[in-house]
Amino acid sequence: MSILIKNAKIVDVKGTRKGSILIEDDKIVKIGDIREDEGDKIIDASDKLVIPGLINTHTHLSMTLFRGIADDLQLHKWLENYIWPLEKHLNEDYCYAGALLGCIEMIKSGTTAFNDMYFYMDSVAKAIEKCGLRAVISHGMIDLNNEDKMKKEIKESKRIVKKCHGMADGRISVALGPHSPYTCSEKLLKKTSKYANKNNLKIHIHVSETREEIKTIKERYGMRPFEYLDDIGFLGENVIAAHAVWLSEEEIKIIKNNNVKISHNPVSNMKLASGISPVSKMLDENITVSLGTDGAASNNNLDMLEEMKIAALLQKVHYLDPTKLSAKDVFAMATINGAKTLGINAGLIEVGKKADLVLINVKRCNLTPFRNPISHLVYSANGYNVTTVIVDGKILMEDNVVQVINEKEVMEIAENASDELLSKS
Ligand SMILES: C[C@H]1O[C@@H](n2cnc3c(N)ncnc32)[C@H](O)[C@@H]1O
Ligand SMILES: [Zn+2]
Repeated sequence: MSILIKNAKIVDVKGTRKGSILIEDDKIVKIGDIREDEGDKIIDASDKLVIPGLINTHTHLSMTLFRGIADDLQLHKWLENYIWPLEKHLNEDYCYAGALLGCIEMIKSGTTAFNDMYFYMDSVAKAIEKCGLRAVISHGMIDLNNEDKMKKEIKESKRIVKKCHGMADGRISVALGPHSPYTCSEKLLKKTSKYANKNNLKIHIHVSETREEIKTIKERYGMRPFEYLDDIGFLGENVIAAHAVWLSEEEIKIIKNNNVKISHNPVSNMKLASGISPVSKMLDENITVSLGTDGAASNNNLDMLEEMKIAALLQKVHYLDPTKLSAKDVFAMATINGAKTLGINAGLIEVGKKADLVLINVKRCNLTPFRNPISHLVYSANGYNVTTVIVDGKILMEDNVVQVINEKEVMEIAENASDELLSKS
């Protein structure tokens, strides 16, 4: 079935143009003047922007179950005293429920692809398959320098690779997810890197989020985190490092020379008072920096439109320079840079790209008067402006109605799962 989106104002990081878009199967096949009879299904995009779906490059999707249960805490206290004790009680049903809820929240706020690191990832994959989104998923490995734990974590990662890589018509790919340099042994990191490179898989890891982490790694290895990861041969263009807040000049060079992809998580970094990543500086060095929300317990939503705005504002105030991180820069982070980071053929509206598209209703008071599309997207829009979402050429939401799953049912399942989980703590 082909879909014709007509009367569109097409906006991507390359610019704005009017026209129609023809989708066949999973791809954009034509853009411009297109006869109505070429489309089996017609979507009238008058008064709508059509943008590339937003790409969230750092999430822990099932943590929607933990939304709001441990606010106003520093990262390590938050993890050690609240989150990790709760995560001991997780199971595949809870992770499935939390992932379904997260998928709906992402569809409704214009995200079409994401990069998830968590647990029971085959259950998370089942939720993604059902909701129609695109994702790179990884089992979060934490071995705390324990040999038995290391073996178990690697075994689980390989199980998820075998079971889920390429699932859902190729919308799901699997990466390796060593949690961080402070929770993973050097042996686990080296084994992970070897396995990922041999199987052409990406690696997703938290690096240099807090000053405490820097101190821990310096004490343990006599180097800063990115220096240490470089020293053990872990870094490469397949590595996606989330946070990257506390960096030395030398480490920015290391990131650049190894073509490491950075996922910037401004809201999480601010909420946990971790710090401010030198994003403008990394972009000036042509490092690929994309955007992520982190989990819904350290944000606490998954709205990438909001994340874009806050990313732009944070750099401006950090450098006391309003020209830093323009609307266009941050729109690129959330679209084309995200696509590069996850290795997906999306992020731009061009013939041959995946049909991962979002319609934004500009006939709303918060986008009136309608002047500059990219400025409106970054500084004014929020999830409520999103009306229709298409991923892989399939309509997941049309005119604010989610097509793939019953939203009310999912909210109930997730609410109950969260109640049950919290009652076990
Ligand atoms: C996959 C693992 O990562 C943890 N996790 C969630 N948010 C963060 C963060 N900001 N920094 C480090 N770890 C985090 C999850 O709680 C889980 O234990
Ligand atoms: Zn995280």
